[in-house]
Amino acid sequence: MYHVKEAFYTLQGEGARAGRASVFCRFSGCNLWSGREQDRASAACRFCDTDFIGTDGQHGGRFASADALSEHLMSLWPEAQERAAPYVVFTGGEPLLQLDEALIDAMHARGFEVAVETNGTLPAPAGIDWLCVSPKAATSLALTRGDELKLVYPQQEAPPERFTDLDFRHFYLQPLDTTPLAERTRHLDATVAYCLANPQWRLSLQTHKITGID
Ligand SMILES: C[S@@+](CC[C@H](N)C(=O)[O-])C[C@H]1O[C@@H](n2cnc3c(N)ncnc32)[C@H](O)[C@@H]1O
Ligand SMILES: Nc1nc2[nH]cc(C(=O)O)c2c(=O)[nH]1
Ligand code: SF4
Ligand SMILES: [Mg+2]
Repeated sequence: MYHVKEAFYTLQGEGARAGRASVFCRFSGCNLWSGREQDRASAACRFCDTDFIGTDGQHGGRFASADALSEHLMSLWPEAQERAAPYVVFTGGEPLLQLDEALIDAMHARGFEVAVETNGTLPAPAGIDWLCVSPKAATSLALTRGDELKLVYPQQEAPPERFTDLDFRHFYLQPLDTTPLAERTRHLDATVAYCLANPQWRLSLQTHKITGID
């Protein structure tokens, strides 16, 4: 049984593929936080910007098979888009708690390219076309290669220098989104400064938050 918080058609907001039309599938649950506010301060990952509890979001639910979930996700891709490769992004919560080869195969069979947004602490099934790893301080990486490494910055115990020798095609820093505004601005300024001083790294803005889309 797959547990999906929500699924929606939008533009990828982050990283190397920002701007690309995508079906997002947000799985329920994470191995680094319960998702409950009262547990945030003691969690391994404390800055999460996402509600991933339950299956009650838009187009969410429980799906008994890879076939059923892949059909559901395909229904969210617009029919008139034959020139563009259908693209699905599995995220969460932590997608690698649930994503398996059967679901990847089912998406491929329906013509989709398959992307994943993961914290990198769990092994990945075979067949992923685009792997984005976003390391979290105080965790160790099970995934040390992939397409993009997208580090939220700054994180006290996860400086970018720790990751530069890993086997990724793209290295992005994404400013830590938080309140109040003054702190958010400080994180943005620090991220810009780091990318200017270290050209191996590129800036990833969360463009969906700027445009106000999902
Ligand atoms: C909600 S996570 C879900 C996927 C997976 N659990 C992970 O952490 O990569 C999706 C992306 O949002 C990033 N993210 C989460 N909270 C953020 C925040 N407050 N500011 C900036 N990026 C954030 C994560 O690092 C990750 O790259
Ligand atoms: N538009 C949009 N792009 C995204 N890229 C990564 C996201 C995520 O929450 O994993 C995300 C998201 O929630 N919305
Ligand atoms: S690992 Fe990802 S989903 Fe889990 S709490 Fe952190 S940012 Fe949120
Ligand atoms: Mg998000």
